[in-house]
Amino acid sequence: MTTTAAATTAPVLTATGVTMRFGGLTAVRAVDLTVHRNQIVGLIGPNGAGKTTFFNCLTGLYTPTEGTVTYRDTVLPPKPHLVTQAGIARTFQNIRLFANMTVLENVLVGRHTRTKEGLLSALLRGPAFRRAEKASEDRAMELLAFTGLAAKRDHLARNLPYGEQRRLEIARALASDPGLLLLDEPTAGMNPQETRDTEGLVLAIRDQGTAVLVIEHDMRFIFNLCDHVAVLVQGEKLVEGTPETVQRDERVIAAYLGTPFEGAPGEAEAAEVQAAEAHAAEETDR
Ligand SMILES: Nc1ncnc2c1ncn2[C@@H]1O[C@H](COP(=O)(O)OP(=O)(O)OP(=O)(O)O)[C@@H](O)[C@H]1O
Repeated sequence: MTTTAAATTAPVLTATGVTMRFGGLTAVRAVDLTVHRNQIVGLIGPNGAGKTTFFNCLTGLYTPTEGTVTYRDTVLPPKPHLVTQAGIARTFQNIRLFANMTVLENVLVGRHTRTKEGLLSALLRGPAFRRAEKASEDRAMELLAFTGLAAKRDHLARNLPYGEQRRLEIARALASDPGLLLLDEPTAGMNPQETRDTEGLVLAIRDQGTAVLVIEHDMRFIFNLCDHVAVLVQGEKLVEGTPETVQRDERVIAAYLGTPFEGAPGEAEAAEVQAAEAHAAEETDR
């Protein structure tokens, strides 16, 4: 785990006193959170705790009732396209791909905040436009290779298996070259193998220099991957710290986990994967 080393680096994200009220309901109350470069930070908590609302405040989808969100040294305006331009990208709880576009086209759409060619240049298709187009495609192909989707570049997004659609969303988010990636339940609905692939991908994203803030209900994923974990309960931050600290905290156990998280990381998951693989092999033999 890299909490100590990472904490010495400058923060990429600083949320200060973020509060979000919907009429009489306070969904998020005075939440502070810092994410450092080279960190994977997990945000956990029961259903309705305010996790997605907090994400929406960070990405400008909601204007927080109170508080500020700072990316590196800049206080962010609550406008999603400006937040993306500043360097924060996200995925959503439900898949939001362009289903009838190809895999490559989906990633190219994610590049648009990083291309500067204007409408006239696009209409004239001059040399500068063609150079920019080629550079975008090269970068998109790099990201498809990184996410293991290069061979599927010309497939329609809607024809990909579920796990690959989720990976494509991540590739598209990475296309804006973010310094911070927000993932909202990236393994929801995945089988054990897909979950394992996603874990590898999230580690690789962190290792190549993009910090990650992830909402996830899969505690194995959270406690195996995260450098730091924050727990939201009823809109308030209950506890934060290393995975070890959080999983042993009596208040977290009482409010969310139910029982302490046990077992060597990945052990049970590995058994599930083996069982699934054995079942698949039996099906093929039949
Ligand atoms: N646009 C909205 N208008 C009114 N209330 C909302 C809105 N969005 C969220 N809420 C409420 O805010 C609270 C927090 O919801 P939120 O979706 O942020 O929780 P969550 O922790 O992400 O839950 P889950 O794990 O189930 O996704 C809930 O009571 C929810 O009903």
